[in-house]
Amino acid sequence: MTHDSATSGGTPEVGLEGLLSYEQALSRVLAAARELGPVGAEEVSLEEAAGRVLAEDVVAEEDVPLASRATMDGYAVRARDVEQASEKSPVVVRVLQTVTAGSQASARVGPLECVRVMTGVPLPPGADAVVPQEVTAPQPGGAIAVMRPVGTGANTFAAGGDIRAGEVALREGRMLTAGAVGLLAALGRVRVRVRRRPVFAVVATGDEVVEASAPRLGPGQVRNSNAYALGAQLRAWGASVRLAGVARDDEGALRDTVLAAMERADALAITGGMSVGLRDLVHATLAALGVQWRFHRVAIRPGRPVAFGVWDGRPVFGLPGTPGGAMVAAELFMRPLVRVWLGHPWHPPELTGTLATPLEMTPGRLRWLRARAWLSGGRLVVEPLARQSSSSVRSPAEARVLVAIPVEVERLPAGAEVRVRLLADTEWDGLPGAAG
Ligand SMILES: Nc1nc2c(c(=O)[nH]1)N[C@H]1C(S)=C(S)[C@@H](COP(=O)(O)OP(=O)(O)OC[C@H]3O[C@@H](n4cnc5c(N)ncnc54)[C@H](O)[C@@H]3O)O[C@H]1N2
Ligand code: MOO
Repeated sequence: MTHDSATSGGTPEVGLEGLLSYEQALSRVLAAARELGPVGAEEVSLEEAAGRVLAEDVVAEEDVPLASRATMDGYAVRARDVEQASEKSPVVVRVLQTVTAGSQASARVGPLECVRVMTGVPLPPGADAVVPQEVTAPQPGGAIAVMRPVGTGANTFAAGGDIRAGEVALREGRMLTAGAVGLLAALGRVRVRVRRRPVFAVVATGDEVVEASAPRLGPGQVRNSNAYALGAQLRAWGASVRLAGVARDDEGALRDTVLAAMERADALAITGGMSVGLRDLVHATLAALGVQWRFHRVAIRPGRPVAFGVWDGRPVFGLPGTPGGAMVAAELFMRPLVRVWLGHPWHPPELTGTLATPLEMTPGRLRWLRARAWLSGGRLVVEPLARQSSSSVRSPAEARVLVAIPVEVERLPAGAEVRVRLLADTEWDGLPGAAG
């Protein structure tokens, strides 16, 4: 497959000298994120806790379960009484009482006695195992015949067997998944301290950029798609977003828009005007406002003109105007910052996949190709989209994953193993050619 705007020929790219590598740039972002320290905390109710990062260690105040309990419907016995039980010579035990969910036995189980129990009820005193109903047979006079032995503790869940009182059940920095929310509820924690969502002001720039709601476009105009796409990425990573409009390409307008946007924001993401054109004013204008840029321009494709800096302790990202460049630069640099800022460790969500089609492209930058992805026989297969122009709004929409092609690689055969980056909202495509 040949890629538009990524076509080979082996010609070296212009202006690559002195560009920071992806790894160098990422380490500067991570260093700054650590300097920021975790963002403040707030208390939320459990219904709002999913997807948030825990800002406290949650200690269990009681054993879970509180008492040992049956995990099968059957008969609570003393395991040693039924050691010799078999179908040929069953052991007959006397049923003292029946206990259903929500109550507990009043009787103590003695030699050759049992209590009929339902799943979940507390194990009666004296009993140490449960014989499942299926391996028993009723006998006349309120007794049962046990036809198989059970080991001590069989078909029971010991008190504190899940979590002991005093134990840390969930640690600070844990992302609250559905399962973690369930655990908090089981511990009676209906309110919990989580990291506040840092507020990102999202500013678009460009004389040609108009509101997404514009009914029709004039010549040379584009709708502001980047702000919405960036907003969606940021929310998926756990940040909150204020869309702060479109600034004209002049220093005054840019300054006013940014200053207004930052009045109530913790961070800034600004797109467009990052390159070398006559109207690419963002870098210089923000520097004049006091932004301390930590880098500008990285050897990645797309996204080369990306910049990152800090302004009075607040992170600032300058993202390319091209939709593909903005999406990739945000994924590569803004996502890790958001996660670390939230107090969550950053482990790049990357794995190895297999290329479905051969690739040919210009070397010189680390390429992050927007690609389709599906599972075949449990293996991840990726197919870079034909349209790789960073100007395309369609390729970010069709991409399930990003495929990283190393700086020096010019061609790869079908079947080659490649590094694949999962997005926060990655879902798989259907198998090509399969119905549905
Ligand atoms: N001579 C050079 N030209 C360019 C270089 C270079 O190194 N030398 N770099 C190229 C690369 S790589 C990129 S990426 C682009 C990015 O440039 P900018 O960040 O300055 O972006 P703009 O010029 O403002 O816009 C580019 C493109 O994207 C459209 N756009 C802008 N904002 C939005 C928005 N909010 N929503 C949707 N689309 C947007 C804009 O209309 C342009 O078509 O520069 C290359 N040039
Ligand atoms: O770096 Mo730019 O490749 O067009 O996004």
